[in-house]
Amino acid sequence: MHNGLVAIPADIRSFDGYTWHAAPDQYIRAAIDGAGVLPLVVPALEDGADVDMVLDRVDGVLISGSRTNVHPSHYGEEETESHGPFDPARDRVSMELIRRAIERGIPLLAICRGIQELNVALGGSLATEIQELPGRIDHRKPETPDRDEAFAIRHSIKIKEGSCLASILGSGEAQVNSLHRQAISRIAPRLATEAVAEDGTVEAVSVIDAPGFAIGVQWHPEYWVGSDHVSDRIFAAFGEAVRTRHKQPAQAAE
Ligand SMILES: N[C@@H](CCC(=O)NCCCC(=O)O)C(=O)O
Repeated sequence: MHNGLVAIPADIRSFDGYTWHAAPDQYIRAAIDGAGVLPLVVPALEDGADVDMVLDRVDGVLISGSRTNVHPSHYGEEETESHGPFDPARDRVSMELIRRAIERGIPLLAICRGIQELNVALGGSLATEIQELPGRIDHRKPETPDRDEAFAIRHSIKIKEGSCLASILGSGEAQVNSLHRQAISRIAPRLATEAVAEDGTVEAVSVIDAPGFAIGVQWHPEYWVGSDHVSDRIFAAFGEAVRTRHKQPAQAAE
């Protein structure tokens, strides 16, 4: 049986002539196989959702990656061609879930677009097309039809000593995959940098003084759950935090 229920905010996608509220299966599988929890996909509603009603009923929040980007108006910048594509409904529900989960101490794991939403939700900003910035490596998804190649482990990060992530993975070097064009620019006041890539790109953060597990990573640990130690440890730690909450639920929000 599953040891807790975890909300995953959906993306808006269109195919087969319909509009769908969708979450990629690799996050569903990683939640089940890596964290031992049951995921629950939350619809993406541009007018907003009652996120406290959701959070009263779950034990954790998992924010997935996506090819779309947070709209720059959320961090005070004008939209340009390089900022798209967008998913305003995902922006709205995901960032409201993030803020309230942190306030209520509900375990939060934010991946790729998720760490970017976490940073923006708490007052930070993003840089776009970072591969064009001086000194940056190319963090984009490799152009290949092969999913394993696209998600291949391909650059190192340095995990800060004494960080939350170091308590999960140990400090020092780790190897991760990379499929992103944007990254944290101005880090939110309540976030601590936990790991950086060799070019200085922020690769992991934690929420300062968070009452619960609250970590964001720029890479994709969900993809290699079951065959990669870093991926397995991250999802196991998230699952442990969710299990603990499931056993000792806090009072519902007033
Ligand atoms: N769109 C943002 C976030 C990147 C992200 O979440 N990538 C996952 C998509 C994987 C795929 O393309 O299949 C950015 O580009 O920085």
